[in-house]
Amino acid sequence: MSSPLADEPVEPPEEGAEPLSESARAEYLDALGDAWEVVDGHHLEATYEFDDFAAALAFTNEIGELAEAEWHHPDIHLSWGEVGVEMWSHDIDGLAKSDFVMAARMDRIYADE
Ligand SMILES: C[C@H](O)[C@H](O)[C@H]1CNC2=NC(N)=NC(=O)C2=N1
Repeated sequence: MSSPLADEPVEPPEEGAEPLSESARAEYLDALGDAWEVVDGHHLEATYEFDDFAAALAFTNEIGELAEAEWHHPDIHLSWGEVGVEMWSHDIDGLAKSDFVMAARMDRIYADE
């Protein structure tokens, strides 16, 4: 069951927008899967587990295609059986709703593996 956030559009923050407040971050985090946490109030982090390197690489490629399609890019750490993801908005050096939408989209891709 993926988060309804995955159905929202990925929209860049308004010009000059501030990062989300703690309460807004908590509200969106609540709507995400358990894989994610907010680190230092600055970015989202998750680690996805796989049977081997090939499966981790395939997932990495899928979320890379999502990032290119939405023009909103995570940091991705690929290792044997594991993909670490960090997600934040570079333009505001913090979290925006679009980061939580991307996280929900990545959860949906993982759930469909
Ligand atoms: C230069 C490029 O347009 C910018 O980096 C775009 C593309 N990808 C992005 N990805 C993320 N995570 N945040 C951004 O602000 C962002 N902006």
